[in-house]
Amino acid sequence: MTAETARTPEPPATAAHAAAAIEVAHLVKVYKATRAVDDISFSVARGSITGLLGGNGAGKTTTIAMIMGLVLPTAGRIRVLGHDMPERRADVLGRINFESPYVDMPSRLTVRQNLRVFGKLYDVPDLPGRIAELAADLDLGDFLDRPSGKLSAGQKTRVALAKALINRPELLLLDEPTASLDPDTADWIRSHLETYCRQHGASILLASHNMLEVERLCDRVIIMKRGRIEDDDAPAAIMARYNRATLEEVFLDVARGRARGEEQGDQPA
Ligand SMILES: Nc1ncnc2c1ncn2[C@@H]1O[C@H](COP(=O)(O)OP(=O)(O)OP(=O)(O)O)[C@@H](O)[C@H]1O
Repeated sequence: MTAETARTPEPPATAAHAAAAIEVAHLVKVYKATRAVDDISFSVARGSITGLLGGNGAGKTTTIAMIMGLVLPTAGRIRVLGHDMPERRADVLGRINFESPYVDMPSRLTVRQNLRVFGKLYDVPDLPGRIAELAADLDLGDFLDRPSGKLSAGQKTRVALAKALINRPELLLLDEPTASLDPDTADWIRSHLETYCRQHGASILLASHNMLEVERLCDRVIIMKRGRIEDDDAPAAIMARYNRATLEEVFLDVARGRARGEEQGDQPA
């Protein structure tokens, strides 16, 4: 029997499967004593930008790592672009990408060399042309031939975004993409992400602690707390439910255990 025939067959894709960029059902991750992700279910529609909010340790990074197939779930099911993960990782990886400012590139390689390495991994056609296109789009020209380790935080973020877009992904998973950036650069990165999604019909799942960023970018917000989903809706609907004017206030309500619509001074429910 070949490896191909030994695989468990996937169930046929339904219309919902075809439409969703990500589908997660009853996902659990237990690390020894910690239930990092505790039975969560959600889906991300194609073309949508969905924010994943939650305090430190809420389970956002673990969720993203499981969606990428980097961390094995303890239980539950994940489908990405219609394929089961991690079983069908090989069918999916070329069509998705990831960015986090906490993941460094090899620092001695120049920006161009790094982009070449990642482009080759994804088998990008006309790689020099794609690198030139990204360098123009993301304004990398001044430092394309400088070692990646010698760049400022803002420059590194632009390079990380170029790396994340090199294969023109249909789905981008972003872990705090604008952390440690000045407001102007962060705003510039957000605009670029919005334009990319609009032009390519791509989807984004974005973990962030920046509520203004989420309010501006996301058409949908999933709020996590201690591994569970507390709320999942459009930002305006969530703010209305909590009777708050900003997502920041909603975040504080959730973090401090205040019920929806309670006053700031009220005791936790
Ligand atoms: N490799 C690991 N081994 C053991 N525990 C882990 C591991 N990775 C994460 N955890 C734990 O799982 C929980 C969820 O962590 P996770 O990094 O997913 O949260 P997060 O929402 O991304 O937090 P932050 O906003 O601080 O980045 C935390 O309690 C964390 O300590």
